[in-house]
Amino acid sequence: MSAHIIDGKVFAAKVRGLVADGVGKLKAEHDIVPGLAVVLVGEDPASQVYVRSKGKMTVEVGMKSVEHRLEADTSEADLLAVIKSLNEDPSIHGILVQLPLPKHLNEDLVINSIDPAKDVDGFHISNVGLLGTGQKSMVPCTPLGCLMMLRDYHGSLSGMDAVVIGRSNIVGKPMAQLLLGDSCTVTIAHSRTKDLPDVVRRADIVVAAVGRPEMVPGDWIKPGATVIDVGINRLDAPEKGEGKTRLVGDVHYESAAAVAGAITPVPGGVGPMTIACLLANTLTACCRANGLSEPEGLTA
Ligand SMILES: Nc1nc(=O)c2c([nH]1)NC[C@@H]1CN(c3ccc(C(=O)N[C@@H](CCC(=O)O)C(=O)O)cc3)C=[N+]21
Ligand SMILES: [Mg+2]
Repeated sequence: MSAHIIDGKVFAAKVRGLVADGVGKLKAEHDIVPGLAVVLVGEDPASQVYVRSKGKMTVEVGMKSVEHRLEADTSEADLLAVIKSLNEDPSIHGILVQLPLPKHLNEDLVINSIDPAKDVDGFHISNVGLLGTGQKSMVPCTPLGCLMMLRDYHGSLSGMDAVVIGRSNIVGKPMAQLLLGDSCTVTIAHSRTKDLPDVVRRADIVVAAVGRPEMVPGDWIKPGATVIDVGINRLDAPEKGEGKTRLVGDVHYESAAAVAGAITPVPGGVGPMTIACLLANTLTACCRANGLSEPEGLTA
């Protein structure tokens, strides 16, 4: 193993510290407390754990945290009514509807009912359009976290060849927009891409966001390239004991770390940055809502 390990846990703690400073300043100078509301429909156990840890970190940086837990069979009208009340609540600056939603709910419709100014996930069509045209927007948390780590490690990304594997609206597409915004030459690869190994071998920056455990082996990586592993896949790990699991990324870590210049681990890479960026976006949304200058270093 020769790669520099980009420690997302340490970086995320630093970002949360900056958010806490900004929240402290808002309170001291303007008596404003940013508020984040998380809406969870259904009882997916993984989502519950994740929502709990978000709530804890929200409070730790000094923000107000609100959770709405709705039954799995909640009607679309009832969910839209909850979102409407949060849109109209002046103490709430950020709204996150945990995805995926149960099948009977129209995800696009629900997301697009969030006030775009409070859309801290950056999934509303108006934020997607603003990002795509280089205008000020709310930027999706996972790609924003990846961008922060890349900028921190490289300084300028200008002229670098970046390959994003995965074309989701949540990660792949906004990641590509952000890299383009930082003047990378960007390729978006996906399940139908021809000669994927050769495409990846050209890249100075590889962002893997497909959701397939360890699908990118080290021999696809150009020596010295930077590898950002967005995947969080839970595999059975009987070697750790009955019923135990382990987390792996979309990249085969050991083989990739042997050739990469820098790499993010799983866990402890992109995941913690996603939550830190959610808090950063909530602070940004609160500043914008109050006509105040935005925090530095926490936006794209
Ligand atoms: N509207 C919406 N926005 C989201 O941002 C969103 C969502 N829905 N639905 C679920 C996914 C998942 N997600 C994670 C964020 C952080 C970790 C994280 O911090 N993971 C730790 C490991 C945690 C563990 O041990 O399980 C790590 O990678 O180190 C994981 C998963 C955000 N999501
Ligand atoms: Mg695909």
